[in-house]
Amino acid sequence: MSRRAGNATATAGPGPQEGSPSERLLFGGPLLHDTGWNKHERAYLEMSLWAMALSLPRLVASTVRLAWRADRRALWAVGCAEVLHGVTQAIGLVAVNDVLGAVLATGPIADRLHASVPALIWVAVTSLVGALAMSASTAGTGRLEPKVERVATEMYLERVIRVELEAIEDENFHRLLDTAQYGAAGSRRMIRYCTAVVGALVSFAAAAGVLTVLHPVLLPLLLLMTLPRSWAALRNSRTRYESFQRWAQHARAGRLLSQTLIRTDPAPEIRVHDVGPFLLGHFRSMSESSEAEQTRLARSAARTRLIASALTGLATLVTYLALGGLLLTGVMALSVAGTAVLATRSGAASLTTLVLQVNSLYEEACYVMDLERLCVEARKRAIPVGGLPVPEQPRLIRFEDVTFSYPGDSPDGRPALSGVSLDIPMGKIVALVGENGSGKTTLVKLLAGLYQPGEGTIRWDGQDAGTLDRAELFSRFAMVSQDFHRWPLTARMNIAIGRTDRPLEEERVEAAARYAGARKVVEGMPRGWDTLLSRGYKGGHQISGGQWQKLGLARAHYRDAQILIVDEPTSALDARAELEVFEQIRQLAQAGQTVLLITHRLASVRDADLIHVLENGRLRESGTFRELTDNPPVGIFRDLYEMQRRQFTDEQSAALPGQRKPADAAEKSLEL
Ligand SMILES: Nc1ncnc2c1ncn2[C@@H]1O[C@H](COP(=O)(O)OP(=O)(O)OP(=O)(O)O)[C@@H](O)[C@H]1O
Repeated sequence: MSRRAGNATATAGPGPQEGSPSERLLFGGPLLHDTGWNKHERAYLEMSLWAMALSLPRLVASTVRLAWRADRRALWAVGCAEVLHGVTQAIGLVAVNDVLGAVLATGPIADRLHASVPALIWVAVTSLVGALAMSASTAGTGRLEPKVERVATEMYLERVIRVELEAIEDENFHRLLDTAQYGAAGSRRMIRYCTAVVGALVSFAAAAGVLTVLHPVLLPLLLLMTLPRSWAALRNSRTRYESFQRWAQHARAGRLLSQTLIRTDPAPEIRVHDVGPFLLGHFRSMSESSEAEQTRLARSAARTRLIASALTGLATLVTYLALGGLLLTGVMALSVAGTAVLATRSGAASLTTLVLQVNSLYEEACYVMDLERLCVEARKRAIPVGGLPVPEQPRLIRFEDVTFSYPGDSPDGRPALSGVSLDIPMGKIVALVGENGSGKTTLVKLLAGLYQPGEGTIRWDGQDAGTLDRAELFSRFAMVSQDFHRWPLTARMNIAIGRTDRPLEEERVEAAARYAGARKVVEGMPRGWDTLLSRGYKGGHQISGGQWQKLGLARAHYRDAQILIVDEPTSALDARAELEVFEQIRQLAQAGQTVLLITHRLASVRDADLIHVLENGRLRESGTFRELTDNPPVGIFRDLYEMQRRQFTDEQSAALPGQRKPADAAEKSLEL
């Protein structure tokens, strides 16, 4: 199959189970979700109408609680206004009945009109009060809705930031995150629907009360009229929600493609490699798959509505025939029949509104359920709060037979770390070296408490790290990882974000920048410290990878933590900057700071107090630079080091006659 964009849409797609060609080519398989996030989700979709009706009050109650938290005054205002509106409708109907009674009575027309005036005044007053109540409700709802959405969004984000890293990386949890984010907007809309439901309920109760008084048979007939529409609306919303669940990841992948095309960081590659038309073609192809699903939903909804309309017509006919029968048999007077027609029309209208609103409420409730489910799941997977205090000035961190596997299957079935036992003495430079994928980053993530060992123990002065207060543990670390975050914020914040639990201190920001050699970088920016480091925003500025790395180092320094983890700190730095960084690391250690250094430049670990060498997730060698290179004479470290050294000396000997030998700086770097 050609992989050009043009063919992305032309290829006839197989069924959704196999995934479209775009899904298979770009994402390795179908993105449609079949089995449900867990059994609860499935159970919810398979709920009977009755069970669903029973669950609705609980969901409404949770939204009302949210509204109460968001703005209780607005909630009161909306509730009272809706009830008042319903009451005015009921009184209005009774007043209309009186007007008809007076007008259709016997006697001169002037007298009859005169007799109807008080009731007419009631009709006018109730209409006016009803209109005022409606506008008060609209104003209150408008105030309440955004606040409810904000409270729900905060609830969502609060839970998310407290879960274990492992949960964030888990595909199933991520899918729940995807769908639950609609719960906040769902809560907002639920407020509107709740309000409408209260209004429709009171209006319906008014009409139903009047109808029951006029004749008891009219009420069941009214209910019969609205039954088909309720069924149709409910069926359609369930189908829509089920489809939403199935297509959530597909939709995210489609958004990913379109977003990639407008982001600044991939923009150069998209242009030079001409990836744009390719991605656009697959975006179109993925969109066409979801459009086909939308068409299927629309067809199914149209069919259901058609059946419902036919049944409603039939029920309406039965109702009016019954009314005619009552009139013909003299059971009901003409004036009463007039009111009955009005009450039936008004009752049917409010019942239809009620059903539609309850249905919309149900649909939104499904999304709010996702949010609730996320909260439950996030609570289960939250980082534990509390624990034993971390030793104030620990002397030794020890890994005892630590094994760790990432969730899911690893391709070769081996853990990322197996049976690792090693020491990290405090106040020293400890280097972790090893080939790509040997487990160095995993080890420091375990050390920092981001993951928990599957087997074995990490001990701080003998104390099991699993029992220690995690928040306190995190506070002991500063980290410059390979993929440290480039915050799309100002230069100042990019450093100060290293320590947000204290007020920002300009002098410390300056000092951290000086330390990491980032002062010159900032001076060269158009607005200095206030320069926004994100292209695409007003005044946004772009800096180079090495300049970012200096800011990252400054951030870690600003954090001022007991243990500094530097994972490939100099990969993007020039030779001079690299030398400076290693010199600073050395100074830090002299000042008593613990530095955990991960690097592939083996000459740079010459000064480390202890070097641990990892291979395939196992600890293979430990010792000082001298011990590892001299004794034993053959080892992994020595081999790797020799390989790098040879490469360097080969480069030297390859220099052209008369040309200077490679930069002094590079030589020094090797000597470090
Ligand atoms: N988040 C993750 N989820 C699943 N597997 C992972 C994850 N991170 C790393 N791995 C796997 O764990 C193993 C060790 O990875 P790790 O990143 O610790 O190696 P490393 O020594 O730091 O490598 P490098 O020198 O390339 O940075 C690798 O096989 C990798 O594929």
